[in-house]
Parts: sequence; C-alpha cells; structure tokens
Amino acid sequence: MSAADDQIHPAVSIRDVAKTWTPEGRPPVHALRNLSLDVMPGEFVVLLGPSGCGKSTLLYMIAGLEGASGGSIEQDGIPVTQPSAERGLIFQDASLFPWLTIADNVAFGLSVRGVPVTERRAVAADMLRSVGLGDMLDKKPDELSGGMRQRAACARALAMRPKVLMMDEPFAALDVQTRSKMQDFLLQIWRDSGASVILVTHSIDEAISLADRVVVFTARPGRVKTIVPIDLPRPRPSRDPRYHEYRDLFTELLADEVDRAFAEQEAV
Ligand SMILES: Nc1ncnc2c1ncn2[C@@H]1O[C@H](COP(=O)(O)OP(=O)(O)OP(=O)(O)O)[C@@H](O)[C@H]1O
Repeated sequence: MSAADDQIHPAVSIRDVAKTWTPEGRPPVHALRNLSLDVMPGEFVVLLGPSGCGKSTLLYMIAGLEGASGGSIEQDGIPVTQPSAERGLIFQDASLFPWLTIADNVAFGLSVRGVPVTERRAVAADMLRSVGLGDMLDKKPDELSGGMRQRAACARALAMRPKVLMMDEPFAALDVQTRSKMQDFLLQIWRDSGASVILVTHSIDEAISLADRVVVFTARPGRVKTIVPIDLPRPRPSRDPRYHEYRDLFTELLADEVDRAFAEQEAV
C-alpha cells in the first residue's frame, strides 16, 4: 500500500466555487467567488460570516439543490450534481410536513427509498427515541415545542444515515436555554453518528462551543477569509480565558467584514 492510500480524503471538497444569482429583471448577485474548503470525515465545521455573504447558498450547493456557476464540489471524491440522502440539510424552521405525525415525518425519506413499512416504522421509532422523543411518535409537528421540532428534524435527517449533515441556523429561533440544550444534544448525535457536520450560525458563542474549525467568510462575494481551529476540549465553558480570546478574535474578524458589507450596500 502506498503512502497516498493511507491519506484521509475529505468528505466534502469545495474547489474555487462561484455562484452568481441572476434574478429576473434585476442585476446579478455575486454571492460566492473563489471559495475553496475541505471538510474532513467526522469533522464539525461552522460557517460564520456577515449577512448575505453566501453561507446558505453554499449549503444548498453542497446539498445538490443548486448548481455552482464555477468550480467544483465533491462528496467522497464524486461530483455533487443532485441531492442525495448522504447529504442531509436541516433548516431553521424544522420544515416538517404539518399533516404527518412525527414518526411519519421521520419515516418519509425511507419510504421514498423503498424501505418496507415495518422497517421504516422501527427506524423512525428508534431515531425518535435517540433524540428523546420516543413518546411523541403520534404527535403532529404543531403539538411540539420549537426545540422538539428541531430534534424531530434531526431524527428525520439522521434516519437516512447521512455522511454529511448540514444545518442552516438550526437553533436561531429558540430561546437561550433551549438553544444551549440543543447544542449539547447536537454534539452527542454528531459523536454517535460519525457524520461530518457543517453548521451555519450568526452566533460567535455557538461557533466556539461547537466547532472543530470555524470558517470565517468575507463579505459578499463570499470567500474564506480565514479558518480558525478551536483548540479547546469540550465542553467549553465561557469562563475559560481562552474562550474569551476566541470571542475577541471572531468579533474583530466579523466586524471588518460587516463594515465592508455595509459600505458596499451604501455604494449601491
Ligand atoms: N434564490 C435566490 N435568487 C436570487 N438571489 C439570491 C437567492 N438566494 C440568495 N440570493 C442572494 O445571494 C446572496 C447570498 O445569500 P445567502 O442567503 O446565501 O447569504 P447568507 O450568508 O446565508 O445570509 P444570512 O446570514 O443573512 O442568512 C444574498 O445577496 C441573497 O440576496
């Protein structure tokens, strides 16, 4: 076996990606330009950047929901051309089907995949138990709290055994206590599943609490400004002086980019 065979290959490889949106009757929007990033198997990566710098756009492209205008995105060395169950995406609002029970929501993707009904019910029950919703199987989404709905959305994504789990500001709508509990819960399912996680947030604290590496974006068109590994053991109490150093660093990095984004808006 050669040394090259021993290398760990990225779970997701993004090379020189660009994305220009061309809304009808309006000038094109250059959302991303020359963006390159590798996400390793089992890694927890957080994307942090000013509003409008293309973080969600990048997740949609990795998910295969949007094509790139340039560059390439690969998962396990294979170009991403369409959505795949190997790449799950969770949004801020959980986006469960309101007319289905929680169990049927979780089983839905498995039914599309042709998994027999008894098996998918068993998997759904298992997944919901693992996220602490074992006694909620027959409830509808509007009977659950926001945090419970997000856990159900996690169970739905995890039921497909994704290799990459993407989350777009998943906890932004939750109160502070629920958010903190959900972060603990997410770290637990991340460890258990072995999946790579790519999470978008506006919260510096969330980034420091969760990430192996934080990718800071420039203002639009978004590129990687810098990547900061978080070299702290988990859990990461905010009273740790090193935590404060990271917070100061990210505050400074973001302030520069937010200023640039405002300056650009004023120039338009
Ligand atoms: N479907 C679309 N059509 C046209 N323009 C779009 C579309 N989706 C996003 N954009 C534009 O692309 C840019 C990047 O948007 P995106 O939502 O990816 O940014 P973001 O970094 O996730 O922002 P936020 O942090 O505010 O959610 C924005 O200017 C946005 O208006």
